[in-house]
Amino acid sequence: MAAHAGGLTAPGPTEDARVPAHSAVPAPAHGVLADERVTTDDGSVVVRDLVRAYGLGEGDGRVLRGLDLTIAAGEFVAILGRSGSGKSTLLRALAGLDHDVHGTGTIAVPERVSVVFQDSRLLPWARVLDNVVLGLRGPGARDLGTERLAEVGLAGRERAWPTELSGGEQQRVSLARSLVREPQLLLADEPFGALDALTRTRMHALLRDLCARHRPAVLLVTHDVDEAIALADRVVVLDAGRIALDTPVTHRDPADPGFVALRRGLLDALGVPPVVPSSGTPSTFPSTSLPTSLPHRSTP
Ligand SMILES: Nc1ncnc2c1ncn2[C@@H]1O[C@H](COP(=O)(O)OP(=O)(O)OP(=O)(O)O)[C@@H](O)[C@H]1O
Repeated sequence: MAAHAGGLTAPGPTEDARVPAHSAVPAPAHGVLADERVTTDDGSVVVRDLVRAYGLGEGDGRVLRGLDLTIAAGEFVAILGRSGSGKSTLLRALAGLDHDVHGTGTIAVPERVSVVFQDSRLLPWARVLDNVVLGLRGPGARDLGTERLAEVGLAGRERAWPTELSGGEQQRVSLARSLVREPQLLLADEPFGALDALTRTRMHALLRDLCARHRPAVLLVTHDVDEAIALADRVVVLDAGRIALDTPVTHRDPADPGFVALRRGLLDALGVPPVVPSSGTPSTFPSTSLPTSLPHRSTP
């Protein structure tokens, strides 16, 4: 069934009736999902009143607490948030890969969805091109795969084994594999998190180019404020399963005062205080990645 963004309504029952209460009983391996999942026919993403709860956890175990999010067709949205704020849980819900969690909500995504993870998840026994076209049928599949490999800068590496590639090259293959299906929605969970800074910067440029060419809607989960600003049209900050900030990226030039204000606003939403150098003047440029040692915010 196809649904337009505007035509969706939140499900009826109250939150308390929908999610099992926290208890001392260990969570089942499989959660109970009572989502309404529909397909958008305009390439957009609509999430309404999304609740996710693992059986055990802080408080009532809820990780997402009635989250609403809309991503327009072709829009690039980055999700920032402290460790444990629910970013990957949201991404898995959109991908339909969250069978170990309880939850409810309305999820509308386009028909063709691709997912890219931090590790490239290539099959080590399959050559690069075979990895890219895995599961794809049709006479043109291999040509299309070769074309996508060239697009990510790996022309001539079709017959290489994944182990013969660097980490950055493996992520390029992973991007080629996701794009060969011509996704209307690309879900990326810290895809560059394991790469060195220089490779990451190159991958940013590549992803920007690929998205400009193929125009999928993108949801990028990242810990890196500067990565979010460099790539996204919009940045959403999650805090304790709710949206703490949803802001358009209006400035990408670090020399622009608007950039500094945007960056500071994101860091504030993440609870990262300004760094006070020895001169005593707070710096507007603390480290770009979120320190993973920051405590979780208390659950409201
Ligand atoms: N399979 C699971 N079973 C039980 N709890 C889980 C499971 N997956 C995630 N959680 C818990 O849910 C919370 C949110 O996890 P999630 O992975 O969505 O956070 P995140 O914001 O992506 O974190 P990070 O930035 O560290 O990757 C965490 O407290 C985590 O421990």
